[in-house]
Amino acid sequence: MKLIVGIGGMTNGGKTTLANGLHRSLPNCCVIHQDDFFKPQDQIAVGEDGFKQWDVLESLDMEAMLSTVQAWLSNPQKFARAHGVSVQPGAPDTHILLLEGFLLYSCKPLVDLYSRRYFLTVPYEECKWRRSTRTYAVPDPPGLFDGHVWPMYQKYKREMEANGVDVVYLDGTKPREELLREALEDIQNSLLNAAR
Ligand SMILES: Nc1ncnc2c1ncn2[C@@H]1O[C@H](COP(=O)(O)OP(=O)(O)O)[C@@H](O)[C@H]1O
Ligand SMILES: NC(=O)c1ccc[n+]([C@@H]2O[C@H](COP(=O)(O)O)[C@@H](O)[C@H]2O)c1
Repeated sequence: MKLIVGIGGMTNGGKTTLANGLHRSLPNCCVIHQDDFFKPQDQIAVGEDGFKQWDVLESLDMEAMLSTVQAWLSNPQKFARAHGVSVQPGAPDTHILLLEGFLLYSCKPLVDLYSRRYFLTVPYEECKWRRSTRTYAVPDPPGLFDGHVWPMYQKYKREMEANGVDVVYLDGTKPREELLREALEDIQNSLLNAAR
């Protein structure tokens, strides 16, 4: 059985933290991080606002991400071994792929592949504060959050909702352990339902 689970939502909502917790807790579980598919800096367009447009789908090499997902789909055992995940003897036929990223549900070829789509959110102030404590491969210039990151988040979320994408919202201000417990229970239920 193969299950693809999306850990999406806003920047600094706690996606990586939750994905890493699930990765440690679930059998035969691999993770693909969307952040690993950002195009090189010199290929990122500069907007009329003067900011590099990091927070748009075109800044990510989604074809490469899709190929990685296809590689898992065609042979999850081989994919797991290649990514240092040992296949558990007790559950050799169950394979879980976690996709983690801020624009998971805006990519059309991917959107129907998920068995579960989580969407982590925190209030604007919390998001801005968490973001101010992070240093990305390319650090945020002053004003990027309000000038580009937040407006793009709102735009893509609006589009996702208008397209009727079915997501499970998670409150990213809850304690990490609670979020992990909640998601684990839900995924285990999905596995049971899929096995019926
Ligand atoms: N449930 C939580 N409660 C409080 N802080 C959290 C929680 N989850 C993550 N964080 C913190 O928020 C920041 C962003 O977390 P991260 O998992 O990297 O978010 P994302 O992958 O969504 O950008 C980190 O400093 C992390 O320690
Ligand atoms: N990883 C990188 O190369 C890079 C560079 C510049 C900005 N970012 C930021 O990464 C964010 C998405 O990642 P998180 O969801 O982990 O915050 C985007 O909001 C984007 O502005 C990433």
